[in-house]
Amino acid sequence: MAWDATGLDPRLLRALSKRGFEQPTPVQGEAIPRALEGRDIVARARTGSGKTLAYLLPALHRVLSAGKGRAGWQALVLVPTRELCEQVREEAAAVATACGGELSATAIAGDGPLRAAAATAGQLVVTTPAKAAQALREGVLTPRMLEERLQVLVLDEADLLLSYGYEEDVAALAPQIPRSCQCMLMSATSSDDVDRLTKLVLHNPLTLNLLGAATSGDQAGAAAAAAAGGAAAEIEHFRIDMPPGCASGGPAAETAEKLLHLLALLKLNLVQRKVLIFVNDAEAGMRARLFLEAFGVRAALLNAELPLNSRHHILQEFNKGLFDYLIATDDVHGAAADGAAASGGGKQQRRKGGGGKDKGGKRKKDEEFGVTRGIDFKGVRTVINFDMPSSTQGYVHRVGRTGRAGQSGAAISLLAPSDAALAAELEAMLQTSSSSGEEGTDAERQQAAAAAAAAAGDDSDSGSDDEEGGSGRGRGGAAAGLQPHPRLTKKGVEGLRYRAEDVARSITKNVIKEARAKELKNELLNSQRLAAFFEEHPQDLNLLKHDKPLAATGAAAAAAHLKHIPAYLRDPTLQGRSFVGNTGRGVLPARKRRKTEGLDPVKGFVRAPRKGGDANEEETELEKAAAQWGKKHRKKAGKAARAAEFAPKQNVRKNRGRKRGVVVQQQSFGAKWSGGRGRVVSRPPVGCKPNVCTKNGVSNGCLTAKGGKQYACVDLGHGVIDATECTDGSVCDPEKLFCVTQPDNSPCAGRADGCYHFSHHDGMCIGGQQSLCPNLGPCNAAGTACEQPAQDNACTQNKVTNGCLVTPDGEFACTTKGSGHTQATECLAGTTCDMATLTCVPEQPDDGPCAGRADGCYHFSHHDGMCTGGQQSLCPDLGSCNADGTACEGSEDDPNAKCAGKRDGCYTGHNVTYYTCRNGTAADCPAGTHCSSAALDATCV
Ligand SMILES: Nc1ncnc2c1ncn2[C@@H]1O[C@H](COP(=O)(O)OP(=O)(O)OP(=O)(O)O)[C@@H](O)[C@H]1O
Repeated sequence: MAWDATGLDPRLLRALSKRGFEQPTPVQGEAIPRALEGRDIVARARTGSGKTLAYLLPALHRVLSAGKGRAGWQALVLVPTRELCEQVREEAAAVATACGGELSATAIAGDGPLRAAAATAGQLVVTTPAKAAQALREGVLTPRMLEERLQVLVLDEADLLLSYGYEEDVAALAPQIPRSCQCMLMSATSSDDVDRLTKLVLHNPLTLNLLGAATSGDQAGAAAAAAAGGAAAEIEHFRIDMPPGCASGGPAAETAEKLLHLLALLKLNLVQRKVLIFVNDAEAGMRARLFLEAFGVRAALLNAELPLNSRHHILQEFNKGLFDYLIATDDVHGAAADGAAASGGGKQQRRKGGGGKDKGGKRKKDEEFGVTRGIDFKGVRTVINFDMPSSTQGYVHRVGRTGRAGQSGAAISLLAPSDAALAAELEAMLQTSSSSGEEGTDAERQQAAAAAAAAAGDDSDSGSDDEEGGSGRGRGGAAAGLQPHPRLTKKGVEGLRYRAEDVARSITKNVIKEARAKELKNELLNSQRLAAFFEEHPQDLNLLKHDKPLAATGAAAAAAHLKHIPAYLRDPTLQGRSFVGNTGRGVLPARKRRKTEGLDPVKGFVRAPRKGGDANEEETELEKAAAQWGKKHRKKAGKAARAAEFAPKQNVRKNRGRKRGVVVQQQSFGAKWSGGRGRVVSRPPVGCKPNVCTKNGVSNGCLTAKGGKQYACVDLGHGVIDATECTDGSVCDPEKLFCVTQPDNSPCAGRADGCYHFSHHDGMCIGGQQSLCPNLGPCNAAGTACEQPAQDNACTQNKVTNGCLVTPDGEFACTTKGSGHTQATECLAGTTCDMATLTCVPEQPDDGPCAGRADGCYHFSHHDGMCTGGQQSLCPDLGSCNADGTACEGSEDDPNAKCAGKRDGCYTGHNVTYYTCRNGTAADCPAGTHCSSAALDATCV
């Protein structure tokens, strides 16, 4: 179906074409025409199938049809979480903006004053049921208002609304909904909750069931999927069973096994990036992060502990492709709700477990925060369930973060023995849905699961010992259901076991606790104090990166040698194209391959027996492999052996008689290393002559010039110097003594066509995002670089070098600065940068909290309020932040309005008003004053 055939207002059609949505998805194709007829609609469609536009477009159409005479809110969208409020608002705002500014959307989600928010709201309001019910209680919404204004009501993510504990709220609202109001209900799963909600709110609805549309190959589905992303959307479901024996070791052993398998998947490039890893609590998330970090795999965390700003920011960065691995904690409510759903608990139970109110009836803080459910993570190719959700419904929502908008994806579940029951349910669900195209109701699923569990019998462990078939092989052999992971072999996993277990052991509860505190502190700092600073200093945004290393010491700190998996530890069958599914980023880039190929496996290892152990007992596969390698490469092995001579004496003594060049034990495994066996050798290290490193006593990451080139000299201990520390195109800076990125190493080297390079990225087309291809054609197929320059155009003529893009409409693109900030400097006068589309759009009437204020109030593009994080410096001229931290108190007649007209840098203190010196310059200081210091918060004196 084409958009034209949906009957939508031409303004909306134009907006869709501007946004590049060529065809409706199946759910849009089915739901929109019927909704335009005015009927109540229940639509069930798989995750990522475009349900949001399926209801937004008819809702906006209806508002547009009502004409300008009807101002204020007319359509109400209820979603379960604050994050979703913002996401849906952004989607609506993107369409509304492209429509020409007649429409606007507002999210009412924070703790701010409801009355003011409702009074200034746009035509479409997105909120949670709790907020709507509160508005009713407080008289902000009255039955009369609803009768007069409300034209459309939408219950989005309906399967989650009740499990998040909103039943009472919806029940309070339902009787007040006018008969003339059109109601729509959207859901990604079918459940009894959805049926209950339908009966509660909708009148004689038309039910559209498209749960099987994207995979059933029906024409509409295929066409839309093709329009949305090429191939029909498919999610492949894989399982990796932990060895049954690990159950006897308790949760710690299970976790260690899962970490090992996770490492194997990521480190051996067996999964396609981007990767979203789900854990069940924040501690597990931090453990996984520290563990991966120790092996040089940098991941960011997303959980409900983090400040809202940070979460929003992390999401934006991940969506833009600024990092590849995100460890998300399925929020408490989701987990609790799953639990309630899984246990078949009644409504009251759910209310308590999943999102109830406290005794006073006040919703608990963070009640409506959902970190992942329903969130439109862009471009996720793999979801890994490190911990399993507690229900099939939870699974559907989690894996639905991949395979979105017509893309394909893979879901991999690490199954501990204790997950057997859920695994059987999942098998049943997936089999049912593949045969019928639907997931069935709760009862049907439970029945099928019981049958599957009985059929599975005792063979739950059959795959784990399979030599070549990979963990989990032999399980779930049917075409549908959870398949064993085809690329992960036992050999591949075992090659990493020793290192992984060592590191896993070193990540103790205390280490995690400290890292969590540090992370929280970083994020609070990021989200509050530095927000304004970084707005002005994008080059320093590196400091805000969410996947920065956390562990400073111990095994959790990334030791250089752990970052590389030597060839002899890899399973040779895993070479080449590695991840399951599509081509692209899973294969190690050629530059990195060159670096690792042929590396001396002895590097990073030293003669040293395991504490208290017999030296010969250490003669492992690794030793044999390395000894063989040593024969072939005598020269290098001899060098390594010389290095071994610098090993601590007692170790050398114990190893007397052993073959030279034999690798005995990796020397630098954090806890062991700092536990006393290892010590930094004071003699001049082998490999580097006495130099600036030794002179300065720098033992780690020290750099020196060698043969004109610069190297990082990392002291791996025992006199072994590793000069390969500077990776990813960076080189050593001999003055700063660390690796720095040089423009010459970037893909822009030698190009004078506006190509530019992010400090922390290799390419311009980050995540295939074409707006990062200034003046150049589109991104190349791999999404790593821009194609040849397009012909001369407005960008080249104007010599705009950054983020400039000429569209058929003659618009300029604005570019992101990598932290959720947009740069509107490429936009022509009178236009501003639109976050969602990254294009310059006509400046909108400000619908922010500063709208209509001429008192110096200003509004960050990416923040809802002036008092971001309660930061008073964002309150120019106005008193302090209000109690909610969302807006500035005070008014236009503030007697201390010395900052009036000063948009930046003006700071109102508790009792005084003075100017700050941004970036140590006195630009914002009044004439005749200068900065007191170079500090961020210096004052003009
Ligand atoms: N017609 C279309 N063509 C191409 N992409 C589309 C189209 N409609 C929506 N999309 C994109 O598909 C992605 C998923 O859409 P959306 O978030 O609405 O899915 P959903 O069904 O609501 O998922 P979930 O159930 O997980 O919330 C979004 O990035 C959206 O921009």
